Amino acid sequence: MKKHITLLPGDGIGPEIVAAAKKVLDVINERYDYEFTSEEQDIGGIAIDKTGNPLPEETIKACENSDAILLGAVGGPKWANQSVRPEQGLLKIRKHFNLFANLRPVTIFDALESSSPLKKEIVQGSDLMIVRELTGGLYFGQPSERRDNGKSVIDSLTYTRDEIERIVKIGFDTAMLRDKHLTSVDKANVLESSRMWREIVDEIGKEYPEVTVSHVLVDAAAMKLITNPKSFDVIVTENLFGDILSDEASVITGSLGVLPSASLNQDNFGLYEPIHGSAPDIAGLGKANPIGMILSVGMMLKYSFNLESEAAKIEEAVNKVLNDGYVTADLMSDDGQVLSTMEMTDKIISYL
Ligand SMILES: NC(=O)C1=CN([C@@H]2O[C@H](COP(=O)(O)OP(=O)(O)OC[C@H]3O[C@@H](n4cnc5c(N)ncnc54)[C@H](O)[C@@H]3O)[C@@H](O)[C@H]2O)C=CC1
Ligand SMILES: CC(C)CC(=O)C(=O)O
Ligand SMILES: [Mg+2]
Repeated sequence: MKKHITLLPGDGIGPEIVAAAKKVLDVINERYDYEFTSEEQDIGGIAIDKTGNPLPEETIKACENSDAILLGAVGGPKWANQSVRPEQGLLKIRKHFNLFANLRPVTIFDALESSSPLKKEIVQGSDLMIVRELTGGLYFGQPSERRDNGKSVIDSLTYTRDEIERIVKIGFDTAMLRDKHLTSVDKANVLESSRMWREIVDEIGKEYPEVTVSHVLVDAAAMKLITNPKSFDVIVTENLFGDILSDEASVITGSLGVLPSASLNQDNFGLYEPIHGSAPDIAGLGKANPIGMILSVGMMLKYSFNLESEAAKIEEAVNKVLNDGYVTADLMSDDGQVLSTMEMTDKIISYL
């Protein structure tokens, strides 16, 4: 199998973890006789510094000519107060490729049950999937601007029926492949968009009689996620709520650094990235946990290339490394051996 992948390292720890992903891809090439070629392109702050544009045309063209995209992270304090920001590059690439379905699996590795600050009996056996709408809602609302000489400001939240329907269907389809329980998270007690979301979930639910559906308000969902994570199977929710809830859910697994994601369009073209940001506080120190990025490579193999067993091998390798007591600095561990980003990557590769 021949595939070409565009690597978008981005900013902060992005280049360190994408280097880890590249190493894993090279090893998969050698061991499984695939031909995964790759090229690096700029996005985010580094692209602004070079071209003034967080998503240069050259990057878009390279991605269009690829079979999949792997992204590290964008952003950082250097660009935080500029009018052009790195995060705009990320939003634009999501919109450009219509990557509306963001899958964020939250699976706890056995060895990390005591890395979570939550009680072991709460997190043990947690396994849920957040299906987040990724190309609509507040992050893309127009208008979004300061008004009246800075005396007021507006951000807008809009969704079309079609946008809600397609992500809700992905939520149901995902639940059908799992434990057949879908929790739709909204704020229907306040927001009209959430009331329409709820109606659509109920309408589409009629086509999936085997799936049980719960509607939970986002504030209560945030509480339940860390008091009873095992009550969730699949969560489907809009862009902003999914962003916040998925970072919160990472607490269950022991670190924000271990969660991967897939952002897919209707043709299963995908961009794969860990759910965390550019972690400027640890950038360049070799402390970044590469597991979220490496598991994102696994999601690419599964969702874009249908290589399920190779994807499973990556997960198994991560599991074994953790079981043998190797960790990175972000993972709380009483007796684990703390490895750098590249040491952890090499260890995972050695178990592949
Ligand atoms: N997909 C992306 O590119 C995203 C970019 N961002 C951007 O990243 C920048 C920093 O944002 P923050 O709020 O600090 O969130 P962050 O996710 O970058 O970091 C939050 C905390 O988690 C830690 N952390 C994150 N990933 C880690 C890893 N792999 N290993 C070990 N520790 C890790 C960081 O050191 C930090 O203490 C901002 O500019 C933000 O806009 C934020 C989220 C997503
Ligand atoms: C940086 C934002 C555009 C998005 C974000 O935080 C995320 O997708 O997790
Ligand atoms: Mg986020």
